[in-house]
Amino acid sequence: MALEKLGKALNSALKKLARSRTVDEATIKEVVRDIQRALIQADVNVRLVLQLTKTIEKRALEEEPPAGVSKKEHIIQIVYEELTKFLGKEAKPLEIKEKPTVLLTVGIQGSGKTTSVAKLARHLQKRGYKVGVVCSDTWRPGAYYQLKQLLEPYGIEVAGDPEEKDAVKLAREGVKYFREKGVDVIIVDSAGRHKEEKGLIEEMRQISEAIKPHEVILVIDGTIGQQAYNQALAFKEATPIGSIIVTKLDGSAKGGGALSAVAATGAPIKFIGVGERIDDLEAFDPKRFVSRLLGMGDIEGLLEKLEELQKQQEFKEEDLEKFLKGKFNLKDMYAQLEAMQKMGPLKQILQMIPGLGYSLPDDAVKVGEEKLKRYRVIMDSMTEEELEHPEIINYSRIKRIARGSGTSTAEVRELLNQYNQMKKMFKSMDKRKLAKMAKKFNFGGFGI
Ligand SMILES: Nc1nc2c(ncn2[C@@H]2O[C@H](COP(=O)(O)OP(=O)(O)OP(=O)(O)O)[C@@H](O)[C@H]2O)c(=O)[nH]1
Repeated sequence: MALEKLGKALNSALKKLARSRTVDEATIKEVVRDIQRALIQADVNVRLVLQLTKTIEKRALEEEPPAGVSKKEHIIQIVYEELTKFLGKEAKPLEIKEKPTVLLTVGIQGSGKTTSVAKLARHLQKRGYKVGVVCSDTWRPGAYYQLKQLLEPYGIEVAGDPEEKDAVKLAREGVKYFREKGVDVIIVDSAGRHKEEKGLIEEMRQISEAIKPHEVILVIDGTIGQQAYNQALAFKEATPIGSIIVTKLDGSAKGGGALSAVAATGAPIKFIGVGERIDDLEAFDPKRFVSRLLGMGDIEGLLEKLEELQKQQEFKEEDLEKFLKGKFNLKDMYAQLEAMQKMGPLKQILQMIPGLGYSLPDDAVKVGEEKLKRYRVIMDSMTEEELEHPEIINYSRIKRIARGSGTSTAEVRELLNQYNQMKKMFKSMDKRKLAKMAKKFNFGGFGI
């Protein structure tokens, strides 16, 4: 999850508030101090932190909670609202209005630009658009091959020529090529390095002139923290930046600084990069982002992800039913693990369920690709009955399965342990919350 450390710190500040017996001025000041500390540790600019927390404190002290809302709930709401405002308030989605819509991506070397172009192409393809990608990076010929490697498995075509030295020509011809092909969106990747900065900006200007993009997208590295402010401003002055993608927010200790700094320039953040895989791009919505960050759950985000999954037919309704009930056999577990692997860690999904927050054990839900392959091999040596009723697998069956699959009894046991752990985890979940969620998905009839 993006900004996990900041999320945990903010979450624990709010938990402290939730646990306190009375809510007086001292309690509010302590919560505000905890929030300040959390934000400053995430490299958020100190001046911005002070402004934000002053507003939170003032509102928490002066405003009366509306009828039916407790003081504590009201303060949590204030924190949520102010943090949302802090990150841009409203989501500003990327709009594809004209066919073709031409997008130009810019950003300095290593920002994650090329990876983000591939992620964006895939994101749009998943939404039904036919996408073409143009590589006009003449400084790093590897960028062309990188894009091809990332996108060809999805049938997304990349235009370019690693031998060509004229970036403007590459961009112009690439766009012309895809226009003639009749794609919906053309994404042009530009160079991230140059002999000197002036040259880079000049090249950007010339490409922009030649292809007249509908939107210029700036890619900024989230690990640079609050320095992102100056970088975003410098680009904004040079080209009409329409939107920003902030990358590498997974695991970055400074991501909060980068996000808030970019938001402070007034340029809309439309996407965030949350991992190295092609699907690790999220449309940025300050409201959803903050509610997840605070561990308040986000049913909308969950719905969206599951919808996507259902579209890909990797997650069928009855699977979800079993998943929510915690009643599933080995085959179901395998399907879940496989699906989760494609859509991102299960933990990330479960975090979106209100009330579950951060309490999930990592290893109960994390399985690598290699391991999944081993599981497949082991399961191929099981009988239908064993797959459907794993509880019948005793020691002699374990020995037979290990022999049949060319694995060890320890590995077979590991698979069974994983299964039991997952089953236990689902069983221990709050059934009321799951039932509520099930209702939202219109699976109300299966009575968890
Ligand atoms: N963890 C993580 N890594 C990312 C993310 N986005 C990009 N990266 C990694 O960052 C590194 C640089 O990304 P590239 O896309 O190659 O960099 P670039 O900005 O295009 O570089 P130039 O083509 O030289 O301009 C790669 O190792 C990517 O895998 C992200 O959201 N999270």
